[in-house]
Amino acid sequence: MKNVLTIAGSDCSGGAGIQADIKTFQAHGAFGMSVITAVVAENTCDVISIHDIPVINISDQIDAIFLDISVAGVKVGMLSGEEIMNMVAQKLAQYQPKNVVIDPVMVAKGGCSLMDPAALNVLQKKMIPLAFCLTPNIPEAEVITGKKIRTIEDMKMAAKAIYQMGAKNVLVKGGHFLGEPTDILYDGTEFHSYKGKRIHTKNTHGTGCTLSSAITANLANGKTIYEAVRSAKEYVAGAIQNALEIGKGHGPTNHFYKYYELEEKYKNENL
Ligand SMILES: Nc1ncnc2c1ncn2[C@@H]1O[C@H](COP(=O)(O)OP(=O)(O)O)[C@@H](O)[C@H]1O
Ligand SMILES: Cc1ncc(COP(=O)(O)O)c(N)n1
Repeated sequence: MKNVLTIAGSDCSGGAGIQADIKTFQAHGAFGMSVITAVVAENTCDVISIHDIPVINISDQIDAIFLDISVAGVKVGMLSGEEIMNMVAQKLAQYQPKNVVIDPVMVAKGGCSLMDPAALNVLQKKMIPLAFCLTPNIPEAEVITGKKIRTIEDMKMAAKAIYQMGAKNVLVKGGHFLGEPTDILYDGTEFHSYKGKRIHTKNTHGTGCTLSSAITANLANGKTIYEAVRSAKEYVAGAIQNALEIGKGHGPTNHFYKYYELEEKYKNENL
């Protein structure tokens, strides 16, 4: 079993953040660990308040893990400001873990900001170069590149521009477009397109967190980036399909018990 870590915010309502990440790791047969960067009081409708964990404690949490346990993959989610981002970047540069997947979380589904816009420069200069894979959605890719994205061609240009900032692979997610959700991966050489069928539901709280942690677990389990993204996209589609009607707003993705066994079974049936 591989040990995987999420460095992210806590979502008390259980749909996104650390909670979604740990459930996803578990479903992929990985041992999940967490470094909590912020405690977010949120639910399916709204963000009520954000309490940042003191930087020194985040730094201690990271040291506690890396000084003791081998880490096969790291997912990075919500980092609310410049100071936290600088420290996490410095720690990742120090420990150099493999399979760093960064989800540049900026805004919650209800519209509340989860990242101080003043941290954009640190994200671009210090975090992005550490990413084996960066997974922005369309609004995040627009902020990072400073360019509007209206078409698949624009998504490709954004992926290329972010690749040039230093991420080894860039997956621009297409969930925010109308129509079928197509995600575009750029690996520095080629574009790979991952097409999905749109599931018509408002219950999409945690889709980005779930996708990035599934990619991390898949990479840690030895899949290539192409296979990791393909499998993660299928996992998220299933988790949206199974979403529970919890709360009055965007309900949470729902996770699979022992997904790795299900995936193995489907693979064998298709042989
Ligand atoms: N309604 C949907 N039906 C199927 N797949 C979706 C849907 N919404 C999002 N996805 C997929 O979920 C993942 C996360 O998408 P996206 O909504 O773009 O990111 P975020 O959650 O970060 O805003 C992507 O793989 C996207 O294609
Ligand atoms: C603590 C925390 N982290 C991230 C998100 C974004 O979630 P989504 O996956 O829906 O974009 C969130 N709402 N809360």
